Amino acid sequence: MPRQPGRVYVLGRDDGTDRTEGADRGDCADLRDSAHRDGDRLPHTARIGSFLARDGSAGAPVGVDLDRPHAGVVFGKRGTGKSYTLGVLAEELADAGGVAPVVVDPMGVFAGLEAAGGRTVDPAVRPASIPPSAWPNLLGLAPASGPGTLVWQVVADAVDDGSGEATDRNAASGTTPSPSLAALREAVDAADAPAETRRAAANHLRLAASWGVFDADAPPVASLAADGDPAVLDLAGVPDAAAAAVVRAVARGLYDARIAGDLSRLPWLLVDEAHAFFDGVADPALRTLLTRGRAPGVSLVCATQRPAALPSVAVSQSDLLVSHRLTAARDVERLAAAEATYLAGDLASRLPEGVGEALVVDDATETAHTVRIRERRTPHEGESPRASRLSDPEPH
Ligand SMILES: Nc1ncnc2c1ncn2[C@@H]1O[C@H](COP(=O)(O)OP(=O)(O)OP(=O)(O)O)[C@@H](O)[C@H]1O
Repeated sequence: MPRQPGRVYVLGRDDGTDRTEGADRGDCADLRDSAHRDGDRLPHTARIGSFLARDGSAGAPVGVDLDRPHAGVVFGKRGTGKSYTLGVLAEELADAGGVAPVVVDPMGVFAGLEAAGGRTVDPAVRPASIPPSAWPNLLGLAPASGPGTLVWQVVADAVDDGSGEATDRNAASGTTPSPSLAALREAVDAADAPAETRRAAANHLRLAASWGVFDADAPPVASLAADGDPAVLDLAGVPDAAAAAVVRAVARGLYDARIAGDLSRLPWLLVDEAHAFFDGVADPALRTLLTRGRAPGVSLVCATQRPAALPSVAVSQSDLLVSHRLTAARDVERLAAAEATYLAGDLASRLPEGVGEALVVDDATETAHTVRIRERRTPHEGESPRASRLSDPEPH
């Protein structure tokens, strides 16, 4: 049965209805049919592009389910369209009801989402949103060292208001008061510890203050997702450790806010350059979203040009995999983790070549499709400069 133009083929939807209507036997003959709905009656569908026929022509529109939470990955070597694809998803989320996109933007390429009602946010998180046990690593101190132990203890004392009721959950979602870094430094200075230990701990806290991301009065994380307009966390130029702290605070804060009932929308955290966040303090929070995010309704989509640098759980827990072109063998191998038994054959051999083209593997409907991602409605700022597009210099 050919796909019907004007109808949207919805990936990621697994509610047991209408799953065979309109499936294209040519593109996925070895796969089970997928959901296929009328786009006009699908307010919770992200229209990300269209099927790519073997002759290169565009087929029926393709959507991604936004009704339920999902975990996804977007792969592709440099310049193949990963950030662009995340931007398309953010635009669709901006238009959909009941959801809220929050974009982690390490390269500063998502400011164009302001044209979709979005806002670019200078990242600010409360010190208390990082649990005491994570502070030594955040500051580059060994947890068992004198200064590491002192920082851990000082933060633990400062976030416990004496009632014994300060929980990590409240702290992460920003609903309990937080000490400032200056207050933590004062506590270090006043601690009963050798002068050298106090000095080292204070110096590391001073360095953290210079990152400019910690603010005891930062708004609760849930405010990023309160109105549903895209919130872009501009991390360009922010040191790696500080960016990781922000991602941890935001990922965990959204999760905790949903559990606490402080956030009515379903947040979607879109993380560009995600490999950078899986080896530092952000790692546990991202893993929490991958493994437990769907129950409270928090979605996570991780984009990376280095799939091999993501933990295997990122792929195994994802129900949506979008892969642009990959060439490095170790990155292609990561795709193998997505090759469930229903996917006969080699995914790598099905990766399309062109920029903006992708193989989309949909776990819910057990299908894989070649898709051309649609053009952005808002400006994309990730384009590499091209010498050929510069005006000719004056002849010497
Ligand atoms: N779906 C698309 N439609 C039209 N043009 C696209 C599409 N996807 C990507 N492009 C073009 O390709 C360029 C590179 O895309 P993008 O910045 O998303 O690459 P990337 O994979 O994120 O690269 P990097 O790893 O360097 O960040 C874009 O600036 C845009 O011009």
